[in-house]
Amino acid sequence: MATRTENGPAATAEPSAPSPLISFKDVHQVFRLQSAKDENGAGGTRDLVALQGIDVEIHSGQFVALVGASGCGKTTMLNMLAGLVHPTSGEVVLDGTAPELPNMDIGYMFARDALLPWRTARKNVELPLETRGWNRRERQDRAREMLELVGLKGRESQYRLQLSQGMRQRVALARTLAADPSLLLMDEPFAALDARTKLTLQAEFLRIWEQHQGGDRRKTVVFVTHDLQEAVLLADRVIVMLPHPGRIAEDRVIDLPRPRAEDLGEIQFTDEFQRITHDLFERLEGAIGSRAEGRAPR
Ligand SMILES: Nc1ncnc2c1ncn2[C@@H]1O[C@H](COP(=O)(O)OP(=O)(O)OP(=O)(O)O)[C@@H](O)[C@H]1O
Repeated sequence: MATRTENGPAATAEPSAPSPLISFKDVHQVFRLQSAKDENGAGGTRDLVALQGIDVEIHSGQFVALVGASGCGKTTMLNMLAGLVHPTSGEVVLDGTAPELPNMDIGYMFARDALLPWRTARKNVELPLETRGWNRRERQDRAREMLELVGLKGRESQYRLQLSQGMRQRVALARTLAADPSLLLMDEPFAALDARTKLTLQAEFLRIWEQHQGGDRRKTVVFVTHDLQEAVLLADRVIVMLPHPGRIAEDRVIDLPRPRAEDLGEIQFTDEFQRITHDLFERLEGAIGSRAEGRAPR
């Protein structure tokens, strides 16, 4: 619906599209590396193009997976959002500004649990709450609540060495979620787990995330994985990347219905899931093939 303004021209009264929470605008990242010394002892440098011309917009509440082979720049993109790496050129915008450290509204989870071995499970979960100034009682209550949420009730007093890899990742998940950050950066959080434990944790994480999505506490997720099937299973959108230089080969909306958490085991065997993953594999193969032949990817 158009309305007239005081100065004449019609202005649209349609609500404008919300601006994205995250924008990568023509982002390039070049790392300068020391090259090996020659027989005269002279060393030089060479440039490694980790990211080339990345243009991506992510809206609040989206679950986006970055998938691709080792070295295609997935972690570098997460690090840019966390304010740990600044682009060589181009611009990264998070909630209207350039990302900076520290950002208390971000939860960052890694492939290996990275638990502090001298702290109990509960004290590990309390860590982000300490940095945010929660008092002791609040921290303890919240940590217990989070450990229960990830199925670790009764394990609060155990140390890293007493926990299986799956339990450690549960503690790490509880720690990532404890302060209720609105942006989750997840770097292959389930990659180190066996297939069964991986599926269980994927389902538990998705259950927690999908429960939040109905209300005003929608969490945005940027999820890095090597595993295309995991990406399709969990995400609303899959961005497939290619290495050397790191760039985007495909950006695909995944329209599998939600909630998915209860049905993850079955979804993998549906025709729809197989069709999407097969199609993405083909596109990826096509992009790799055309690159090898010196052509631009489709
Ligand atoms: N701080 C750094 N200094 C130099 N090179 C770096 C740095 N960080 C990353 N790189 C290089 O940039 C490229 C992209 O790295 P990045 O870790 O982002 O890739 P990735 O897709 O996450 O890989 P993986 O799946 O193996 O974790 C790699 O070749 C890596 O060696």
